[in-house]
Amino acid sequence: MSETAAVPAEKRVGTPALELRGITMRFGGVVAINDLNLTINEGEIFALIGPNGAGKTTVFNVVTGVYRPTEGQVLFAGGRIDGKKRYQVTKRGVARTFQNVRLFHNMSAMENVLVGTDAHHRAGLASAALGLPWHRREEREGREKARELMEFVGISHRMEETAKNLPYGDQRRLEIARALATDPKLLLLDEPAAGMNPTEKEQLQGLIRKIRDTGRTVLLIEHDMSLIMGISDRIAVLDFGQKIAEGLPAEIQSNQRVIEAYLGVPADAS
Ligand SMILES: Nc1ncnc2c1ncn2[C@@H]1O[C@H](COP(=O)(O)OP(=O)(O)OP(=O)(O)O)[C@@H](O)[C@H]1O
Repeated sequence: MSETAAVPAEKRVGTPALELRGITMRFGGVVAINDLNLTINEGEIFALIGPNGAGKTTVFNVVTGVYRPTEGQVLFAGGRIDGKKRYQVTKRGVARTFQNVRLFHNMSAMENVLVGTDAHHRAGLASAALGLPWHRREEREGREKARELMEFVGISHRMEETAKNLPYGDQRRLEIARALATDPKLLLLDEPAAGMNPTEKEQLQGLIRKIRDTGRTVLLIEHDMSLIMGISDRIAVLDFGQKIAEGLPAEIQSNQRVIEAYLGVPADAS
């Protein structure tokens, strides 16, 4: 977003899509997230980075209803979603992928995406069993949508293949297609580039931009710095559950605290 890139982060205005207010998440004695405040604006590609164990995945788990935060609020599209059940968060318009690919391995690629489209269908099991007209229509529409999504992520040639037989990069794309099938306003991607080769990473960057260009907001966790720096509108850095920096990619790259905590170069190294 070249227009916004020229404006300092703190001066930029936008409509918040997701807000974390004073989020703390404790597991017994472990403080995984400590009083975290974060605002992600509509249409942003926002990256959450930080060393292993910094609390990034826990943020995703709090946002998607896996965990109820110990303290704080999560606001999405103006309403609170903290403490809501996972399916309720999905219905509100939040979808995610996982650090380790989680597909139905013995189902076809198409069937995996259909599971996602099912999240919004009104026809229940009974109408499915009876073959009622709206069920048949929804099934047809679901398959059409799944086909479009697989084309969108670039795996339309794999539709009928069993998920476990897909090359790894395509499995990750399939996961993204399945998440998009719920028609999310906000998509959370947990280390989408993990295990990808350089060509796949480049294609992934294009795909993430394309997803944003369809009007969605993207929040991603990633360790691949060139991908992060190349694609993010803004970045927040976590360390031991606390936000230690937030800003534009260039600001993050030159932030001494981030360099010390994460990028691995001592602050006084010349
Ligand atoms: N369910 C849980 N029970 C106990 N401790 C947990 C749980 N989930 C996360 N933690 C702890 O919370 C801290 C943050 O973990 P988290 O997985 O969120 O970090 P992360 O930044 O995603 O790390 P990575 O980059 O390695 O995936 C760690 O100390 C982890 O051990």
